[in-house]
Amino acid sequence: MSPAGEPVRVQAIAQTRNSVVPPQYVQPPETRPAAKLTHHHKNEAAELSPPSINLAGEDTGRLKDEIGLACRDWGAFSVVNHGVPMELLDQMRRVGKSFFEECDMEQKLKYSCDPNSPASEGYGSRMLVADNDSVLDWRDYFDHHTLPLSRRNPAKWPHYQPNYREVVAEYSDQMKVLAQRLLGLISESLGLPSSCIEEAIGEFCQNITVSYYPPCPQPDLTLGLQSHSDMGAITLLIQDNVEGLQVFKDGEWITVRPLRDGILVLLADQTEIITNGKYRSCQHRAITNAERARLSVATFHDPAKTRKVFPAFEPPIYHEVMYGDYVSSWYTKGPEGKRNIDALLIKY
Ligand SMILES: O=C(O)CCC(=O)C(=O)O
Ligand SMILES: [Fe+2]
Repeated sequence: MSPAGEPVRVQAIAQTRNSVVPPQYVQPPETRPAAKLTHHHKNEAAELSPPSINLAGEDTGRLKDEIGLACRDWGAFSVVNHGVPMELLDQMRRVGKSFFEECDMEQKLKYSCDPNSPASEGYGSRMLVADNDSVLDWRDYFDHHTLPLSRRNPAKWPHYQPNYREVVAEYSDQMKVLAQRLLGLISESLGLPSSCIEEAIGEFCQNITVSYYPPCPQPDLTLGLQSHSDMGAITLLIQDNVEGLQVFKDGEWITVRPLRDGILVLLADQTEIITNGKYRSCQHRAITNAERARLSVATFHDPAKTRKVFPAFEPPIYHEVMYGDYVSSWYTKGPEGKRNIDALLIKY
């Protein structure tokens, strides 16, 4: 912490051009990007990426089959022809990047989040509250509270770019529509009524996090974002053209190829609970590189804090959980891969 109580921004560290990262950012050997995990042949995995699914096709039977397979195998897939204008995806990336790259630190700090309260809105660097992070992520972010509309206050979003607030609001609305459609298809792919998962979640609580990963002098020792699965129901993610997102599949970390017109869908923990583990949430992380900054925009769709979530199938393999309790324990213990959802498994 600096004297003002502000955590140090990763971008400010990167700008010092030191050739070593501060010790708090050094991962233990077992979580470093190149840590050997299994005996698979490396090249096998390099060819793989979560499937890309065309949402415009006429054949809804085929669409549901493809989605079902992707959810079962990966807990993740990309969608194309999703109905969101490519220009809006580009604008969202552009305004997000301009905040980090065109504003000076003083301008950015005017929008600082509260470092003592998890997931507070604004500009931040730490996912967990101070003292709780064992190793720090090589990432700065801006978190926007976007839905329901009662949580949306564009005055809390940067005003330096003339259309920033309009772009985020429009992007939020379009992501909600897409998330609803996808949850419908995902429900149907399991033989459930189309509204099943959405009704189990209730009204969406949506947050949009723009993550900015400055170039890192020691990418082999650091992570942009530690291994985790998202807590809510479904995450829709876009990235710029710099690789860095990895998903964990069959004991391997697999890099997700960036697609300019694609939107990556990540199943999150509440969907795993509702589907009773038929579909598992996607474990993922971000790695860094020494040359180029990287940007991603993740749109999270979560239940309200007071919502009770439980499996839609018998016998349940997860305990019912009040979503707010799930979030608190996630922030208290840290993600460490999927340990939080594993803790809900019923031991028969
Ligand atoms: O930067 C990325 O691609 C991943 C971001 C992410 O996983 C998150 O914000 O939860
Ligand atoms: Fe995530």
